[in-house]
Amino acid sequence: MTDKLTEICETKRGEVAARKAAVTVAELADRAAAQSAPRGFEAALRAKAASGFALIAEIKKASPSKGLIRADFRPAEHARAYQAGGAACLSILTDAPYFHGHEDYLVEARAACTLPVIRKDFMVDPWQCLEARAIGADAILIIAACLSDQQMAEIEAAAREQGMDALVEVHNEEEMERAARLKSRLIGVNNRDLKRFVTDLGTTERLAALAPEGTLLVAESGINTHEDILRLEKCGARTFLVGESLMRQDDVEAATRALLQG
Ligand SMILES: O=C(O)c1ccccc1NCC(=O)[C@H](O)[C@H](O)COP(=O)(O)O
Repeated sequence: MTDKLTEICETKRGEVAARKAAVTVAELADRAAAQSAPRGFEAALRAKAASGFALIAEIKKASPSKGLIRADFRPAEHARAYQAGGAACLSILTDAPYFHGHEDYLVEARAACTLPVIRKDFMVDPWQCLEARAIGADAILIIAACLSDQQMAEIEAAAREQGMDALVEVHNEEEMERAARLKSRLIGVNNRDLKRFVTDLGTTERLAALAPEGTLLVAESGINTHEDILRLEKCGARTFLVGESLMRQDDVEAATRALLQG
């Protein structure tokens, strides 16, 4: 039986092929050129992590594992609340079929704040980097479990060409080794097994020491409380990607502050 991640990536390949056929590279390049310069995503995280905790706060309406997370979904409002609560960067899910995301959510959220934003989607083609920059993204995600070494390197190169940072996401030792062969030293350990949807903070604890020198390690998924952050700090993580636990709160700004400060 096909696992969910494989299914998502196959769906994405079909979607991307259709979108590529509908727009020329020249048109997309014009749109990318009209965007404001990329806001330094990795630089913002490193600056915050140097003296405290750096948070990538995720704007997430729904997920394959949990279904609908937030009914009153207002990306611009959430972006402002995250910034006021102390987030360093935003993550915006743009995948529609599985996360109820949309490119417009990234555009709206980025316009509502001054934080750098990562387009959180499933990259299967370097062309998506130009597409991401054309809507204003400052960074993209490379999920090692979805891609060969060559595909990862090509997507990373395309992101760099657009002036964007790449967050390379791993979930096990073998993927960490593969990530180490790339140029990016922004590596996320996803605590969620994307094939079985089980989260375990022990994943970051297990893999943290295997990150190559100079890495800014991002602990991703399943982080609910300030205590979780303090637990992950013990293995060297000072940067965190958090979605669901914040998106479920009525007062997102206060919840963000409490997550970071206790
Ligand atoms: O969130 C899911 O159910 C999911 C399923 C399949 C692939 C990816 C998935 N999530 C993407 C993410 O990595 C998370 O949205 C992100 O790390 C935040 O996680 P959380 O704080 O647990 O919402």
